Amino acid sequence: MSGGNMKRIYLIGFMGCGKSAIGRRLSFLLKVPFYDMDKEIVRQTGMTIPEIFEKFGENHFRDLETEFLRNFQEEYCIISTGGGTTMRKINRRIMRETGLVLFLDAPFKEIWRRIHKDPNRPIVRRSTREEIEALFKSRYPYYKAAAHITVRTEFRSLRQITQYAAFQVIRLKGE
Ligand SMILES: Nc1ncnc2c1ncn2[C@@H]1O[C@H](COP(=O)(O)OP(=O)(O)OP(=O)(O)O)[C@@H](O)[C@H]1O
Ligand SMILES: O=C(O)C1=C[C@@H](O)[C@@H](O)[C@H](O)C1
Ligand SMILES: [Mg+2]
Repeated sequence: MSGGNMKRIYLIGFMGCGKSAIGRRLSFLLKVPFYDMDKEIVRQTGMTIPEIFEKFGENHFRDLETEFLRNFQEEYCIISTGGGTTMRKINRRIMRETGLVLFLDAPFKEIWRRIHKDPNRPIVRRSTREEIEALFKSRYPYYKAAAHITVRTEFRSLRQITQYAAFQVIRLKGE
C-alpha cells in the first residue's frame, strides 16, 4: 500500500452510517483501542456538540476536529470520525498519512431512518429531509476520495460489516 503508514484505522462517512457501532466492534475483533472523535471532543471541552455549535458556531467545532487529529497521540487505534470531518482537506491528509481510511457507505434512505429523530445532531435538528439529502450528496464524493477502502453496508448486519472491514484491513496491511 502506498502513502502513509497503516497504524490507525479511521472510519468515515455520513451521520448514522455506523461509524461508532462498527468502530466498537472492530476494536473488539482486532484488539486495538477505540476512540470516537465526537465523544473525545465532548470530553475535552466539557460541552455537548449542540452546545459547541450554539455557543461558538460550526466553524469552531470544525477547528476542534482538526486540532484533535493533529494532536492525538495514540498510534495503534481505531477512530470513528464525525460526519463532517472528511470535508476539510487537511483532515483528509492527516487521516491518509497516519492510517487506513474506511468509508462506510450506507444508502440515504436508511441513514435518514436512523438519524431524523436524534436530538443530539444539530445539523439534523435545523434542516429538512431534502436539505440533509442534498448535504449527503454533496459529501459523498469526498468520502469516496478520502477512503482507502469503501465498505457497502446495505443488507449487511453489523457483524458482517465488521468482519468484512477486518478482512480488508488485514489484507491491505499485508500488501
Ligand atoms: N448495518 C447496520 N445494521 C443495523 N443497524 C445499524 C447498522 N449500521 C448502523 N446501525 C445502527 O444505526 C445507528 C447509527 O449508527 P452509529 O451511531 O454507529 O452511526 P455514526 O456513523 O457513528 O453516526 P454519528 O454521525 O453520530 O457519528 C446505531 O443505532 C447503530 O447501531
Ligand atoms: O455531519 C456532521 O457535520 C456532523 C456529524 C456528527 O458526527 C458530529 O460531528 C456533528 O454533529 C456534525
Ligand atoms: Mg458516531
